[in-house]
Amino acid sequence: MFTSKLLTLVLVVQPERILLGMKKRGFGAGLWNGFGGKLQEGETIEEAAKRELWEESGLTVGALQKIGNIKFEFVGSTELLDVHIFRADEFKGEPTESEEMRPEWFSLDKIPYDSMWPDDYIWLPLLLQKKKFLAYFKFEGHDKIVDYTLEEVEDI
Ligand SMILES: NNC(=O)c1cnc2ccc(F)cc2c1N
Repeated sequence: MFTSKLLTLVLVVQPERILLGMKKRGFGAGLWNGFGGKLQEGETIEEAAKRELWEESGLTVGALQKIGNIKFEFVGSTELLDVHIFRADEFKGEPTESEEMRPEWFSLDKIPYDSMWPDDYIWLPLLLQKKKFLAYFKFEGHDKIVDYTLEEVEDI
């Protein structure tokens, strides 16, 4: 019997570069991540995504494109993470370090996959091509994918 936790993840992408955040503490610390987190009471998923992006990077966005949904299972846990993934092409503000994250731009041919969650290598190229996808990843610990499914879809 699984419970699921709704989470958001935002990747800010421009024609030549992507903004990632070095997680400074907590879950995923030491890895380059997208920006996101949990929903607060009364928030829509999109409102939560925009709030978490602002809190973690200092950027505000008008529009978000819903680009993917990934369900993560961790061996030994009965809680599925249900991650709603968004792409932002435009933003206002300057990337600013927060308590949680140190944001940095990476050129698209130098994405630091070796210091990211291993699933990124599988789905991030689809996000960069603006392809929509549904996926499931089963992790053992934080660095071993023991099973996954991925399908491109027309609509999320
Ligand atoms: N840019 N990718 C992420 O930020 C990312 C990728 N995969 C994950 C897998 C499990 C998890 F709990 C978090 C992430 C995650 N933040």
